[in-house]
Order: sequence, then structure tokens, then C-alpha cells
Amino acid sequence: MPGDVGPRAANAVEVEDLSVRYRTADGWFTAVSDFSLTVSSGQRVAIVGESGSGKSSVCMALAGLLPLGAAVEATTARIIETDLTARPTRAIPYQVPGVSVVFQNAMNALDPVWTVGSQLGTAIRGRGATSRARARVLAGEWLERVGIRDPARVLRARPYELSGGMRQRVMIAIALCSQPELLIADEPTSALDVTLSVDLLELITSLTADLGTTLLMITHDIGLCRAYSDRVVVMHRGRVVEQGDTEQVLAAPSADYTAALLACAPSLAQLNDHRLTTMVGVS
Ligand SMILES: Nc1ncnc2c1ncn2[C@@H]1O[C@H](COP(=O)(O)OP(=O)(O)OP(=O)(O)O)[C@@H](O)[C@H]1O
Repeated sequence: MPGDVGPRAANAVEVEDLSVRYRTADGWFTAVSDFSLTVSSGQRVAIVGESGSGKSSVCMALAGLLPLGAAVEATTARIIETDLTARPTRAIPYQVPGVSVVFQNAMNALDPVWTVGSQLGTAIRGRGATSRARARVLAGEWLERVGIRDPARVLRARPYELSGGMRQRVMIAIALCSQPELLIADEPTSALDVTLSVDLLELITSLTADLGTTLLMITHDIGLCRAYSDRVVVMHRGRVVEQGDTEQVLAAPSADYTAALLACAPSLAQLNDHRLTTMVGVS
């Protein structure tokens, strides 16, 4: 099983006035402006907002994974021990030490050619000197830890031979086996059904709690946000419209946009009980 977890920084994320721009055929497009966020170590923070509001742009900027042609600026951008403002935009993409990412679709994130054992073993060996044989044992243990019942078979399998839920579990194991200080999860369950989404969010939050890993996740599902985050950041058109304690914000939103988002985006788990309403007149 994984070894000791070292001391954690007081704040995993300190960002002030972050902006993200993309170069397009029509010139520069500003996707995110004036984004500020502080996440203390061990907190679980959800970023919510409609499609195109800039959630992924923020998270990929913090992970150093924006595409070439993107420009990031900030007054402060400290992720764990790394000062992102010291990194030139031309260096994108880069690895931010202590940060792991779980993406929405494991099929796109995992390599179809290599077996799960090879990919998970490589991630484990990336942490430090470990023999191939030892990495294989640890890989099997990590698969069990993420709820895979037949690890020996899955270690030999290639990603396309697994179900979508199993692939997400494998990606969670790959992301967490390095015992990161910060896990960024970009809609980690949105391609899965409701029951599986809840199971995987339970898994992610219990493993990150065990490891002392801070969680920054994007979700469209307000029910999952309510159940699995301590703080919520609401984004609209590239800006933060509201942020605070999840229970408080969801119970008594101060921004009209948040109220409208809550009215039109109930949890998938509640869809049987609610009629969707239409968002109108929100600017
Ligand atoms: N590589 C890119 N080049 C140009 N524009 C981009 C690029 N990536 C994102 N955008 C634009 O930036 C804006 C924010 O996109 P982003 O993906 O960050 O939003 P989002 O809230 O994560 O959306 P979704 O929930 O659909 O993933 C959108 O208008 C999007 O079209």
C-alpha cells in the first residue's frame, strides 16, 4: 500500500486575477478574467457554471495543461510550491509538481496501446526508484484500492477492453498513486450513469481524504457539488459570480445567476422528481 504522506503546504492553491486567453483566427479570445481563488490544503472545492463559462480553462491553467496558443496571466498563481507566474506562456504545457488530473473521458486520457499494468506501473515508478516487479505489486494494490475486484486481469487488459467505469477507476489510480497534493478532476463522472457517478465521487473523496490531497473539481451536477464539496465557485462568462461555503451558497445564493443555475440544473439524481426550468434573462 502507498507509503507515508509528507507534510502539506497550508494552501494548495493561491490565485489572484488569473486570465486565460486563446489565440483564434479572429484574434485573442478571453475565456477567463479576474479569477481569484484560495484553497487551503485538504479542502474540496467545486467549480460550477454552464458550458463555456471557463471552468476547464481555469483548471487546465492551474495544471499547466492549456493548449499551445493559450496565454495565461495572473498577479499571483501559486500551486503547491510552484509559482506559475514565473513560467513563460511559451512553456505550456508543463507538469506542475504535486498536481494530478482526472479527465472526463479516460479513453482519451489513457494510451490504448499499453496495458493498464504498464501505464499504472510507469506512474508508480515515476514517484521514485521502484523495481518493475515491485511496481506491478503496487499497481495491483492500487487497482484494489479503487474498487477493481479482479486486478490480475485488469493489469493485463488494455483500456478499450474495460467498461467506462473501470477505465475511470484506472485513471483515478494513476492520478492518485503519486500521492499528489492537489487533484484536479474535470467532470470526472459526467460520462457515467448516476449510480456510478456517486460511487466514483465517494471513491475520489475518500481516497483524497486518506491521502490529505486537496480536491478541485468541475461538475455540472449541483447534487454532487452539494454532497462532495466544502466550497463552491460559481462561474459565468469567464468570471466568478459567487464563491463560498457550499451549503450556504446553495441554500441562499447571493447572485441571480447562481439562483438561476440552481433552478435549471437539479442533480441528475433528482431528475425523476423535478421538471427542468429554462434559464431566461440572466446576463
Ligand atoms: N483552445 C481553445 N481555443 C479557443 N477558444 C477556446 C479554447 N478552449 C476553450 N475555448 C473557449 O473558451 C471558453 C471557455 O471554455 P471552457 O472549456 O473553459 O469552459 P467550460 O465552462 O469548462 O465548458 P464545458 O463545461 O463545456 O467544458 C469557451 O467559449 C470556449 O469555446
